[in-house]
Amino acid sequence: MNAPARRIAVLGAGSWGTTFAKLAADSNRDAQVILWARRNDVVQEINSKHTNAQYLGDTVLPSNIVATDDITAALKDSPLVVLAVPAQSLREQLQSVKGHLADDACIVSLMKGLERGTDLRMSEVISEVLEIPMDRIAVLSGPNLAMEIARKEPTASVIACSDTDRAAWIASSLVPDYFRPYTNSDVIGVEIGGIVKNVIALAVGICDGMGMGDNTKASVITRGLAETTRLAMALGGKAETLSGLAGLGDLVATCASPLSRNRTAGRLIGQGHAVDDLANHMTQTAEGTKSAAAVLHLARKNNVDMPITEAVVAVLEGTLTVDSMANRLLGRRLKSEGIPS
Ligand SMILES: NC(=O)c1ccc[n+]([C@@H]2O[C@H](COP(=O)([O-])OP(=O)(O)OC[C@H]3O[C@@H](n4cnc5c(N)ncnc54)[C@H](O)[C@@H]3O)[C@@H](O)[C@H]2O)c1
Ligand SMILES: O=P(O)(O)OC[C@H](O)CO
Repeated sequence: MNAPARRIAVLGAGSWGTTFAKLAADSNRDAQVILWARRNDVVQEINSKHTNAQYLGDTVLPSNIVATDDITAALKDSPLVVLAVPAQSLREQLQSVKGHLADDACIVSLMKGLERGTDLRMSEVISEVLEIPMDRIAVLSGPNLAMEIARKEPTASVIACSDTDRAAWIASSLVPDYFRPYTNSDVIGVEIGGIVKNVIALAVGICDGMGMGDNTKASVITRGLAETTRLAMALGGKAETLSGLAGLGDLVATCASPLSRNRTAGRLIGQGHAVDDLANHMTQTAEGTKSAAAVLHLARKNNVDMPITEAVVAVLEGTLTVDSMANRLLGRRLKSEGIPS
């Protein structure tokens, strides 16, 4: 296996991009981490004060992180390029990446969304736009709430790539003493786990906002995992991936944590806030609100039954009230428990 990466480019200086840059920089103080931000004031703040207060408060960033708003400079000579922008903006963002990648550079997606209009996973969008094979693209996913990792609270994650040597090389570059990356070759399962848990977290948040208790939320989480697993398997993913960190692990973290933007968005809806009004209460990305309709579309194309996702989409589109959601889910035909629909 090659030596760990000495230069890592991270594109996107929001909550997770900045935290990930910190994690990579903490992993090896001799490595240089180049963090690309859209806004010059964010670049100035990171380079002069070593903070990104809008997203990470007073967390101090290691001095081996250098920020830039020049994407070409960020990509130059970087064998590892990490993408952390909102899922629906990825395709546009990749236009400025195209043609500037170092030879044989490997791309890591941190994003947990499905593209609206195409129903493509982020790894598929990357491969299509950059015209690079899937074995150069990895996905990192797991129970990874950025703020907890920024505080160095221990967690584990999964790096999935069809090229297992590449996954192992990426993992070897991301080993600060508070983060343990596992490898997996099931890119589809890992990616679907991260995408759908956001939709299920919206449902759990809605239950929370309506004042429902833990039995309700545990039922939604458990059946949410069943429908996530059905979709992953229909697309070629493995059931066991969904019982791992990128499935059950991330679902539990997201549905349980007040730090989760998706759970928060659901809670606001459950409390009676209009979906259109969410942006006035939240500044960060809640991917589930944008991806849910694409998840449902993908499920229908593959004849996969996803009743919780269906109910969440109906609420988001205003065709189902939160008060009617329980009746919709509980009134379905009775069947045996299990993954198959
Ligand atoms: N925050 C977390 O805890 C966390 C953890 C794991 C995965 N993720 C995933 O990482 C991805 C990024 O999330 P985040 O938490 O960093 O979001 P964020 O809202 O904190 O930050 C998004 C960043 O993207 C930039 N951005 C916004 N619109 C853009 C556009 N059109 N083009 C380019 N850049 C744009 C913003 O300026 C910001 O720097 C999401 O898919 C999310 O699901 C987040
Ligand atoms: O804040 P959320 O809801 O986007 O969740 C963040 C991470 O995906 C948790 O692993």
